[in-house]
Amino acid sequence: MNFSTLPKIELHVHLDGSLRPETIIDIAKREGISLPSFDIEEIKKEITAPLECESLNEYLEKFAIPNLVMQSKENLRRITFELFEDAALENVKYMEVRFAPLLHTAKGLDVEEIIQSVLDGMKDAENQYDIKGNLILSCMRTMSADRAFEVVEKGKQFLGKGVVAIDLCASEVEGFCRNFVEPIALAREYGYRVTIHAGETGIGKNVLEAVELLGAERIGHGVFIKDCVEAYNIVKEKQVVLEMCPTSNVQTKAVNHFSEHPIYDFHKDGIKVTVNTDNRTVSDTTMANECNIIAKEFNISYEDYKQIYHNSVEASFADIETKEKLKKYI
Ligand SMILES: O=c1[nH]cnc2c1ncn2[C@H]1C[C@H](O)[C@@H](CO)O1
Ligand SMILES: [Zn+2]
Repeated sequence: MNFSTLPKIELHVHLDGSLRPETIIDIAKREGISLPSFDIEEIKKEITAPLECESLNEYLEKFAIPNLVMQSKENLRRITFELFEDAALENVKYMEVRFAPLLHTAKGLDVEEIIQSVLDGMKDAENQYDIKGNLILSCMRTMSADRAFEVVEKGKQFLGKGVVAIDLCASEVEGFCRNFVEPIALAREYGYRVTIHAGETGIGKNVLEAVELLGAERIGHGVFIKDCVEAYNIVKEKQVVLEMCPTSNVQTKAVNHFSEHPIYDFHKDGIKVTVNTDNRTVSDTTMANECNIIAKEFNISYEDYKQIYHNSVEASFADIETKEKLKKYI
């Protein structure tokens, strides 16, 4: 299978983990932002996690530099456009991009301006390429529930205009869902769809709680349902979709090697899995690369790929018309 030319769908990619290194240097030079180096290879090293990375927390350190240049409307618009452009050029037909608006307020932007700028960049790309997008607002679970309420409230006006869902991300501790029951319930009431990062760092029970307490329809990663029977069963019974990110999962040590990744066992057992990059730059990857890794490691057939593609279409937070169009590509 040639994954560069096959149509692809991406449901889990972070904006601040997917900047072109050239763009970081260009913006920093023009705006006098200090960087550890202005050499492209050095910057790449600073913002890319190696496969030998030790943990999710070490992986998350790579996001500090990109966020330095994501503090103005123009830059957010440009960076979003470039991510969609990169995806379109490798035949991604639909992509849901997530970002945490509260990380982009350091130079005075308000949350509404931030969301509008990302939407503008997405629309620019949709007008130029054969790609359609939607946005997911991520709340940092390292911040308080009040800050999550703020994102839910301020993002509400963009529902139906390109914003589709709410997410919780960042470092994962046991029981984190319990702190966010109220803001996520409010989000559901307003019409946000719900996807939650959970089960990425050894705690399968977080997936169970994300589904039971937060109403998660999709789970970011969910690798550790493999070690938690209740979480496994609820994901399977309710057909909760797993947004899996093979390279990222090796880097954060959710698995030690691609061959240990549970994606194919899950798939064969009837769990709905999807393949994603998580972060194109931090994980130094593309959708074609992630698909190739899985195909090679597990010898997957075209039928398997079609099933995964259709899982992504069905699980996407796109409207029916978009879903119908996506189904026809393959
Ligand atoms: O894989 C991840 N797990 C948890 N948090 C993550 C992951 N990738 C990125 N993030 C965090 C770091 C970013 O700054 C934030 C918003 O995109 O989301
Ligand atoms: Zn993620």
